[in-house]
Amino acid sequence: MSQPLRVAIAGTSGRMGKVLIDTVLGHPDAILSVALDRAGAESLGQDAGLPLGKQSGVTICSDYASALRDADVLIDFTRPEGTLAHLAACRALGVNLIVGTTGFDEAGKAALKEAAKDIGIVFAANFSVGVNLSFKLLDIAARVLNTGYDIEVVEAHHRHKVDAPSGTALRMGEVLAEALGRDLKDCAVYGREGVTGARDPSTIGFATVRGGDVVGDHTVMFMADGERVEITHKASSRATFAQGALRSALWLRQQPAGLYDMQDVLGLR
Ligand SMILES: NC(=O)C1=CN([C@@H]2O[C@H](COP(=O)(O)OP(=O)(O)OC[C@H]3O[C@@H](n4cnc5c(N)ncnc54)[C@H](OP(=O)(O)O)[C@@H]3O)[C@@H](O)[C@H]2O)C=CC1
Ligand SMILES: O=C(O)C1=N[C@H](C(=O)O)C[C@H](O)C1
Repeated sequence: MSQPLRVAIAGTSGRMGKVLIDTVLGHPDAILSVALDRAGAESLGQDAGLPLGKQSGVTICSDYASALRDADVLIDFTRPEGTLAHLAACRALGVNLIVGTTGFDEAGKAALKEAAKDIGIVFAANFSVGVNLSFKLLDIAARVLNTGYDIEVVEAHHRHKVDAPSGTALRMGEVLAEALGRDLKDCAVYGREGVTGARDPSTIGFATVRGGDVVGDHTVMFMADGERVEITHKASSRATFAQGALRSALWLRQQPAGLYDMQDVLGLR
């Protein structure tokens, strides 16, 4: 029987960080070995289970370059600048990495790809099984509805979200564009205002809604004369993302170095 996976979690005090701690503490094949927050965070020195009313035995610290020596894998749902700093330490120490953070620019994505020459990385804009199934459904829908259908991606998230459109909406756009033989960079329209002119049929539109405590809703609309197809996913708990991230971490243990996503983990390629 293999040893339990030693999991480090970054952004421990964040919305996802807390759910990730809970998920790891409840899994028989994983142990929480490191809990990270930023230098200066109020949580430093506390037990990582405190916000959950649990005793984890792991004290939150900020010295990731040293603490990560005690981990097999880091699960990181923070911000691009945080993830990229952690990435360098993971690469230096041979620690695998699960990246849930969204909002990377092209240079950030290239850095993840480069580091994956030495360590295993699963990078996914959305770790829920349902969204990853939706990517497959969108690929089929776009191939079947490839002419005469206007395609729009609509997403809604809680008031605290800092990036837009969501990483999931952008990934949906990439899946759609790829299925249609287009490049998303050339055909994306991010919001509309004023006298826009009639809709260009070759575009893929994005609309963003922010408010309240919405965990994450995504709808893709395929609209033609006479009918409309909609594919919708609604997350109602962050646990679905955390469970997918931990599942990825356990899966990654058996893989060689490389850059993977949740489609690989689920065998959906
Ligand atoms: N892939 C997926 O399935 C999902 C992805 N996400 C993504 O995960 C990320 C986090 O979301 P959420 O938990 O809601 O955000 P929060 O703001 O609640 O949490 C972010 C955490 O990261 C910390 N952090 C911020 N900047 C840095 C940094 N430079 N270095 C280290 N730590 C840092 C924050 O610390 P502090 O409070 O001190 O700023 C906080 O603890 C977002 O990019 C979001 O889009 C979210 C859900 C699912
Ligand atoms: O910030 C969030 O909350 C979420 N972010 C991810 C994204 O940008 O797609 C995934 C999920 O929808 C929740």
